[in-house]
Parts: sequence; C-alpha cells; structure tokens
Amino acid sequence: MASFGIPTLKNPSSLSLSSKPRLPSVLSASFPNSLRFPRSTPQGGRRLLIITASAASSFSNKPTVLVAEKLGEAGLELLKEFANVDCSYNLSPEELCTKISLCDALIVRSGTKVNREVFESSGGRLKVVGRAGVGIDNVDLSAATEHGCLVVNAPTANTVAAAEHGIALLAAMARNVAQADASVKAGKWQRNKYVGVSLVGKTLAVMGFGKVGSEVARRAKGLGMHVIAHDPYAPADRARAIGVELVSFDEALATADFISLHMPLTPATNKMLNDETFAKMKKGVRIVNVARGGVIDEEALVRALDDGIVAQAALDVFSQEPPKPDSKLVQHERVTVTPHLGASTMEAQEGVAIEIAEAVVGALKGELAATAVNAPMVPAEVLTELKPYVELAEKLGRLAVQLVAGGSGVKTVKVSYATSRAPDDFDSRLLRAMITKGIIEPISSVFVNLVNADFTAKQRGLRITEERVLLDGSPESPLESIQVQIENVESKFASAMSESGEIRVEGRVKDGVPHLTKVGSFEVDVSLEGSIILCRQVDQPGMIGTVGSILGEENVNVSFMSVGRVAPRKHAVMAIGVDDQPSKESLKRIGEVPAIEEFVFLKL
Ligand SMILES: NC(=O)C1=CN([C@@H]2O[C@H](COP(=O)(O)OP(=O)(O)OC[C@H]3O[C@@H](n4cnc5c(N)ncnc54)[C@H](O)[C@@H]3O)[C@@H](O)[C@H]2O)C=CC1
Ligand SMILES: O=C(O)C(=O)COP(=O)(O)O
Repeated sequence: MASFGIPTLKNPSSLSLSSKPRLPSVLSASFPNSLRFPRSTPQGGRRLLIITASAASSFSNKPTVLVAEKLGEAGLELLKEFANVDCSYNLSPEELCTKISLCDALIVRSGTKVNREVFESSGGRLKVVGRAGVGIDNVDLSAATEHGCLVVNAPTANTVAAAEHGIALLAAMARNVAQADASVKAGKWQRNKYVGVSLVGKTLAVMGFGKVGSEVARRAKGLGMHVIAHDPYAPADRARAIGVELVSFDEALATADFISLHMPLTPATNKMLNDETFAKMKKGVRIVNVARGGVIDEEALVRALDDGIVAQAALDVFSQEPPKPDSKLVQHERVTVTPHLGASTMEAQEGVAIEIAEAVVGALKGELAATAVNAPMVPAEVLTELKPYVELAEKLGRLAVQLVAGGSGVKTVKVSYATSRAPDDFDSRLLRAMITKGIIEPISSVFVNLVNADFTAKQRGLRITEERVLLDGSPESPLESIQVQIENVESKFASAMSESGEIRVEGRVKDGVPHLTKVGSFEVDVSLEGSIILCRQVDQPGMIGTVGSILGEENVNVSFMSVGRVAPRKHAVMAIGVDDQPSKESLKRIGEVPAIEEFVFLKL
C-alpha cells in the first residue's frame, strides 16, 4: 500500500513526539447557500462537496487510479498528470477485488458492480469511486460511506446525449424505423405493415423531471407534443418555465399517449411500471425507457404488450445488462432496443471523462472540489467563503482533543457557533464533520471524512451537541466564531479548562485565516498554522523573549506569539505558533523556565 507520509498524532498522551504516516485525507462535505443544505434527492445523492486535506502535496508516491471501463482520452490524460493510471477493462468481479487493494481511486461506468465486497477488499486504501456518468445504482453507497469512501459522479456531461437518445427512440418507435430497417435489409418492402403514428398533438408524460427529463420535455415541445410531467420532487416553477404541467402519477398514466422514463432507480422507483400501473394506462400507450431497466417490471411489460395495453416500447436499459439473447422483451416485435447507448456520443463521453477525472483528481488532491453522491451539495459560490471556516473547525477539534489528559475518554463534545445569519440560513453539517474529523483522527487510526463522520462518531460513542449563538449585526461572514468544548475530561493543560469545567477552545477567521482566540478563559490570538505551544506563566516582562530565544537557538521559526492574561502581573497564557516541531530538548527547556507553570505542544 502506498504511504503518503503525512504525520498524524497517534495518541494525545504522547503528543509532542509520536507520529504516524497515513493515507491521503479526503474530506468531503457540503454546504448550500449561506451554510444551508438543499433538500436531498431521494437517492440521498447530492452534488458539489468540499474536499479538504493536505495529502497531495505530501504524496511520496503517485496515487493509483484504476479505470475499469472505457473512458474518453481527455479524461485519461488529466488523470495521468496526477496519478498512475491502470486501464483494465472487462475485469471479472474477482479480478476487481484483487486489484482494488492496490488502488486509491476507481473509475467505472454502468457496467461494473462496485459492491460491498469491493470496498471490503480494498483494505481501506480505496478513497474515491468515480462514476463516469449519472446513475450510481451500480455502486453500493452504504458500503462506500461506511468505508469512508467518497463516491463522485459526472452528473451533467451526458444529459443532452441521454435526452437526444430518448427523442431518437421516441421517433424511431413511432415510425417503426428499426423494424422497417431490418425488413428492408431482409429484402422486403412492407410499406403497409410499418405505418406509424404521429407525435404532433400527442400527450407525452415525462416521468422524472430532472436534468434529462426536462431536456426531453423541451425537445418534445419543439416537436409539437403536449408535455406533462410527473416528479414528486421537481419544482413547479421549473416545469412552468418550459410550459410543462406537473401532474400526479395516476394522472400521467391515465392521460399519456407516450410515457418517457427519466427517474433514478431507487427502492421507490423499482418496478414502478408493473401489472397494476400498466392497467391504469391508456390503451395503446407507447413507452420509452432511457433511465434504468429496473424501473419497469419487464415481465409485466411483456404481458401489457401482448394484451395490447402497451402498443410499443423503446428500451435502452434493462434490469440485467446485457439482457439474455432470448429475452421475450428484447425479441418482441413491437419493442425497439439499444444496448444502453444513452450516454454514448463522442461529445458526451469526452465531457464525462473530463468531468469525472477532475472530480477524482480533486478528491485525491484534497482540494475543495467537485461532486459527491454520498454527501450533500454545496453550490460552488459558497465554497470559497467556507474554506477557512472548514479549516478552523477541523483545527479546533484537533487542538481540543490534544488537550485531553491521557485516560480521559472523550464522549461528549459541545460546539457553539456564533453567527448573525438567520437560523434557516445556517447548517452546521460540514463544520460538525470537520470537528469530528479533528477530534477522532489524532486519537485513532480511523480516517474520517464528511461521508462517514456522523457514522464514525456514533460508532465511537462520541456525542456532538451543537448550539447556535445568534449575534446582532450584518451577516457578511457565515460565522463569527466557533467554540469547541470537550466535557467530563481532565486536561493536560489545566488552563484550557473553562470555569464550568470543560476543555474549551475558540477560534475565528481573520482575513481569511483561522485563528485560535480563546483557550479556557484566556484570550489569545494565534493563527492556526504549523503547530502551537501553549504556556501558562506568571505574567512578567521578558517571557516572550525567553521562550523565543530557546526556539531561535534551534532554528525553530516562530510565526506568531500572543499573550492572554486574566489580570496584569497575574497569570497569562502565551500562545506561540511555530513552523517546525521543536526538539524534545527545547520543549524540556521551555518547561524549565521558572515562570512557566505548565505548557503543551499541539500539532495542527
Ligand atoms: N441510458 C443512459 O445511458 C443514461 C441514463 N441516465 C439515467 O437517467 C436517469 C435520470 O438522470 P438525470 O436526469 O441526470 O437525473 P436527475 O437526478 O437530474 O433527475 C432525476 C429526477 O427523477 C425524479 N424522481 C425521483 N424519484 C421519482 C419518482 N418516484 N417519480 C418520478 N420522479 C422521480 C427526481 O426528483 C429528479 O428530478 C437516471 O436514472 C440516470 O441514470 C442518465 C444518463 C444516461
Ligand atoms: O450516466 C448514466 O446514468 C448512464 O446510464 C450512462 O451509462 P454508461 O456510462 O454509458 O455506462
């Protein structure tokens, strides 16, 4: 397994000196406008996410990306700039499981089942699965989440291709193009047999009014069709904007001459067209499916075709792909089939390849990045705004846990967010995930990211409660400060305890940089970069110089110093930011300075 050489503290009781390498830390997360999440899709799927980590710059080896299905050249080129790329197509499930333990990322299309076994076989190395397309029904999202693996897809680049294929099938079906073509090639000339039906003036029900569905609707309107749509989650104004009426499921079935399916395959949509629902359809309805085969009960469709309820069907997708060659459905005379070609245009495949390569590389690099399916969405415009708060949250968690005395179990963490943003404009999931990461990673070998943060915290019995402190003033920045308190523990740095007996650290973002602003009841101000030495001392002149010169002798660069005191000439807490780790000897000498009552070295 590749080692990326990122030092992480293993055990808070030996904070200053022990370190261990760890895998690239990929943290995925999400935030919508002004820290609020939009509603999830029924898949629980969501789009843009924040990925933070500092792994890539420290890669000692390139990460390895396994590309298990054909990917456009432009995407491969992008991947190769950053990673070792192993293009191994047509792997058996066993071969995939064997290879996966050597891979940091896996890229697939719809033809590869990325099931629990794949995640289990990865031995924790697999950090990102990239689905070069939309549907992620071939990826076990729960298993991915439990294994801390981010799943990203390429949700936009093949939308138009899929919509165009839907329209192609609609027209081809209505005019018997495929059947007539086969007939002419067989030497026949059956002009009467292949009389079709017209599209103009007919009612098309678009089931699933998302990206593809709405593009199909737009095009069908251009063909003069009357378009209605059923989608329990689609906003009515989007439908209105393109002149489409949203209707109930039953109304769509009862009124449509043509039905085009564009919903994802989920437990709720599985076999949603079945004997019962076919019975509600207008006799002679025609059905197009470029979504997923599983949304139709295929045996029921054969019955509906034979009973004359369904006049024709045009199918790009099947519950089992490829379908059995002798499948009654595939062989049915009134059924037109294509081998899952919806996304297969030159243009879409280049676009998808670039989209997925960027998402996977972004995730592996640990940058604020693109798309995730097993994490909620963050609109791009809020990513920049949030980045320093995300860092602040993780670092406060990291600091707080390092202040816990060995032997104290960390069970309850209380987080307060001071903000002047309205309650419905504030969602803390990303920050909570970062704090969880900061708390858990230094004290365990578990790798935490947004995807598995709540799950991991729960598994470890860590309870994180949150409160929001509403401030007056204009909500220009998302947050004024974050306070992290660890309850019912002792601290190795007694001054970090608040009056009410918790370890307390507080920070805020200043000029885009996270700062530590409070430790226990002492105000400090030190930028959260590098590492920090906290000293409690008798407040007297010369202390900064004394400690500074010990560090200077060892050439440890001091980036920041700040002294917070309770009252002049009483106790003060000095926070010193250092770029490098001081030696044991220097730390010992700092501890021996007579006015210094206690000190701790904390790694960020
Ligand atoms: N044949 C092919 O090659 C391709 C197939 N697809 C498939 O097309 C489907 C749609 O893709 P996109 O439009 O990009 O996804 P999308 O997520 O933009 O749209 C899906 C829509 O379905 C709706 N929906 C969910 N449950 C529903 C239900 N029970 N009834 C009605 N609507 C429901 C959602 O609210 C959403 O608006 C997916 O299954 C995708 O895998 C997409 C691209 C290519
Ligand atoms: O993007 C999708 O959902 C698709 O169905 C396209 O699948 P493919 O990448 O062509 O195997």
